[in-house]
Parts: sequence; structure tokens; C-alpha cells
Amino acid sequence: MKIRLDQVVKTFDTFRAVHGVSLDIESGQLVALLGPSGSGKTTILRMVAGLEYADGGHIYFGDQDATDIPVRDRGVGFVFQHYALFPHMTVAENIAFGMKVSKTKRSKPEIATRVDELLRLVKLEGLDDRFPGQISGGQRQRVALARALAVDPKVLLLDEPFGALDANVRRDLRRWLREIHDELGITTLFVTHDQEEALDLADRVVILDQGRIVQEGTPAEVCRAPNSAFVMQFLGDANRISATVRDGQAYIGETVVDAPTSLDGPIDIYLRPGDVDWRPEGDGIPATVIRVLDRPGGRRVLANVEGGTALEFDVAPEMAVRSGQVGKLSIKRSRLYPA
Ligand SMILES: Nc1ncnc2c1ncn2[C@@H]1O[C@H](COP(=O)(O)OP(=O)(O)OP(=O)(O)O)[C@@H](O)[C@H]1O
Repeated sequence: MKIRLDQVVKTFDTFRAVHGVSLDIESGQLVALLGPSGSGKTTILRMVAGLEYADGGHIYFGDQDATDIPVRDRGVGFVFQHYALFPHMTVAENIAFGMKVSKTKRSKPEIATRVDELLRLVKLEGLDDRFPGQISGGQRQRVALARALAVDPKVLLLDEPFGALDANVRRDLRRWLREIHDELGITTLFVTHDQEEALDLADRVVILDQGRIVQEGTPAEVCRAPNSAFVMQFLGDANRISATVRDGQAYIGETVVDAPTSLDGPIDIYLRPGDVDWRPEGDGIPATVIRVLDRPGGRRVLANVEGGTALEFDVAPEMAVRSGQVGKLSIKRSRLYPA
């Protein structure tokens, strides 16, 4: 089921939370709404669900204007971070709940068969008699997904479903959700403020700021070509160096580097940790090492460049670097934005 938002607006009292958002979600795609707290992600999701009215614009499910379709007739399944399971129902009863109250009547054996299928799908066979208090947080969210899938939704809406779980469990559930999505192909809208989660999971990422879409594209597109300093910074791991461009050359303190840009005057140079080369001596931007951080994937160095800007960059794990050392940085890749 394709979903289309056309100039959707939402105002709470006098505060406009969503400013004319237009978005196409193709049938079968998994799209992540990504943005900082308060950027309007949940409000957009709630309008798609029918839990909140749009004050302006239209939301289409396929060719049908969904504006006046009530929640229970929209064919959407939800999983929310705090959309708790019913504590006094077993796992199996929780999953069966939606089928029992649905307009589509199913016999008891039909419901039992479907519950078994879903338990297999979410890899929780054998836990059907447990109560939510007797399973882990990650397992509870898998039950919540099974419950959402039980009524064969045309659209799946997930609001920070793994938000309360620890990093390793989140990573596992992310992979698992992607596998389930690939198997079922349900159009899915996923809200998160976690960049890595959005980039790992989604076919397309929609980045929001203050109720507006600021960029959308595949994970590769938004990572390789962030269209603003905001997106560059929000996607994470961005270092910023202030510079001044004159005649195609950037002046960083006393150092001059080539700056192939049409910009002139004060600019910010943005770099990711893999975008610079470090050498103990030679040409380049002088930098003083403040700390060396050893991580499972390699070494990260925190250094100060001229003018006092702190910068983080990666070096090979075997590279000899120590605090206080002065070396030179050369820029391999960067993005330049007006300051
Ligand atoms: N019912 C409401 N009444 C008044 N203001 C609201 C209401 N719901 C949301 N808002 C405001 O609308 C803005 C967008 O909120 P929303 O929950 O959509 O953001 P979000 O991007 O999902 O944030 P978070 O990541 O913190 O959940 C916020 O400034 C919020 O305070």
C-alpha cells in the first residue's frame, strides 16, 4: 500500500508542529523518519495512523484520501516504545487480542493457528504461556510486533520501538526487523532519533527539523551528500573547522589549503573521522593530540588544530600516537558550508 502525504500541517494551539510536509512512501518500502526531539516525527506518524487529525493537507492510502477513515478501518498496525502489552494476558493472548476484536471474524482454531505462525515469525516459540513480566524487554517488543501483524495490516507504524532497550539488543532487533520486513514486504514507517538505526534499517531516510523535511534519500545519498550543515551534524561524527575562503584557497589559521568551492568568505569545513590523514611530520594542518581512544574497530584520536578547534579522526590501530604529540593533518574529503 503506497502512502502519500500532501502538504500536511499540524498545529497544537498556536504552535505549529508540522509545516506542510509532503512525502511519498512507496508500497513495500521501509522509510525512517529521523530527527531531533520535537522535530514532529511522532506527530506525523500519529496523523498517518489516524490518531491525530491533520489541520491541513491530505494523507492518501493508495489512491484513497484517508483523512476521514477512522483508525480501526485504516488497516494499520502499531508498535510504540511505550505501547505496553496487556500485563494480565499471556503472550499468546496478547497476540490474539487484535484478531478477537477485529471486524473480520475468525474461529478459535484459526486464531490459534495464526498465533502459532506469528510466534514462529518473531522467534518466540514456546513462550506463548508466559506473561509480559516474565520475558525480556526485547522479547516484549517482538510480541508487540506480532500483535501488530496479527490483523494483517497494510501499513506498519513503528515509533521508537526499540528505544528503551540496550545497544546490543537494539542492534539485533534491527537486523531481525529488516529480515521480517523483507519477508512480509509491508509498507513501514519507522520513527527514530537514532541515526545509526535509521541508516541501518531503512530503504529511505527522511530527515526532519522543526516540523519540516530538510532532506530525504537513501542512506547512501544522505550520508554522501548531506545538503546542509544541520544534516551533516545530525547524521553524526561531524568535526567542524572554521576557515576563510579567498580565491579558491581556504585559510585555516596560518595554514592554507585548496578549497574547490564557489563559496567565498567565512566557511565551515565539515569532516568525518575517516576524512583526514594523520602524519607525525610533513605538510598539512598542525594538530596537537589531546587523547587517544582505543576502540574495537581501531584508534580514534582527539586533537586540537590551530585556533583551538577540537577534532576527532581515525588512525590505524597500530599507529603510534600519544597525547601531546604535534603532527600534521591532510584533508581527504570534506564538505563546505557557509559559516
Ligand atoms: N498534544 C500536544 N499538544 C501540544 N504540543 C504538542 C503535542 N504533541 C506534540 N506537541 C509538540 O509538537 C512538537 C513535535 O512533537 P513530536 O512528538 O511530534 O516530536 P518528535 O520529533 O516525535 O520528538 P521525540 O523524538 O522527542 O518524540 C513538539 O514541540 C511537541 O512539544
